[in-house]
Amino acid sequence: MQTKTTPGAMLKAMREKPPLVQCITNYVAMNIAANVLLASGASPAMVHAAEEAGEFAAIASALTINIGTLSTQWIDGMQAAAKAATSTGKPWVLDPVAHYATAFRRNAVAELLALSPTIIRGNASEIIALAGGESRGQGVDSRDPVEQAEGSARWLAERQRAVVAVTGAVDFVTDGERAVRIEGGSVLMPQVTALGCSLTCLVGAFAATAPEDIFGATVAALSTFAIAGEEAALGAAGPGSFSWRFLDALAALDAETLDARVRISVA
Ligand SMILES: Nc1ncnc2c1ncn2[C@@H]1O[C@H](COP(=O)(O)OP(=O)(O)O)[C@@H](O)[C@H]1O
Ligand SMILES: Cc1ncsc1CCOP(=O)(O)O
Ligand SMILES: [Mg+2]
Repeated sequence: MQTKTTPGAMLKAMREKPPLVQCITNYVAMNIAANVLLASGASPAMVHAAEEAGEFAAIASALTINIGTLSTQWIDGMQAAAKAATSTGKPWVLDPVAHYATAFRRNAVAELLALSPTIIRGNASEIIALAGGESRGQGVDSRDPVEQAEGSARWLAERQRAVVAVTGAVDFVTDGERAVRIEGGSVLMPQVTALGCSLTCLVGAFAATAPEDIFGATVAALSTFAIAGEEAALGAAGPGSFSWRFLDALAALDAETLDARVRISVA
């Protein structure tokens, strides 16, 4: 069996056997997230209806759930899919977009957390609020530095027995015992809508590739974004050209370049 010990090795393994990833994501993110997965080498499927979400989760290799544009019908689909993923042994990722904003979102996220996500990926404001802290987030946008969310992430990871990824200028990943920081990316990334949502879907793709190493898979997905983001920013005039350059950079990124350039440090 091939060893998948580095982000580059995981990227290579994903491309050799593209995983089917069921993405229950929001209307804003659907197109860019699907393109991010295709450019990276995975197969996305945006399937959210309550009538089929559970059945689909049983055939997908991983599931991602994002509450960005929520409705009661969507919640039914999310819960059916999360239950099916868990019962068939598939990893699933929760992206709690702006869960602090309304009671409807808070309740939906509390119910999803009770279904034991394998990984939780959010921005700093979302992770601080998930741990019961005072977050300064505005709608879907973070207003808190990642460093401020590190303690919350460690607490949440232990409580949920999940890997928690906090993204921002320097990303942070923990499983409650281990923790790392990942440098890279670009200030243009939060200027392009739904890149965080797309990253959540990519975390699902890596988790499908390396279900035996969920922590490593999460780090690999964030590392891929960090290096592709840096590369895309080099020639970008602003968020518009960054957006298409980012897809090209993901597709062009190879395992060796990723491993040579990634900057991961133990936290
Ligand atoms: N200031 C920044 N500098 C570099 N990369 C960033 C910055 N802010 C966000 N990113 C990157 O953008 C991606 C999306 O993260 P983020 O903006 O935190 O998510 P969300 O869109 O959910 O708020 C991640 O890869 C993250 O590392
Ligand atoms: C703008 C917006 N509104 C509801 S979901 C969404 C997209 C949020 O994307 P991200 O969390 O990646 O910034
Ligand atoms: Mg987000």
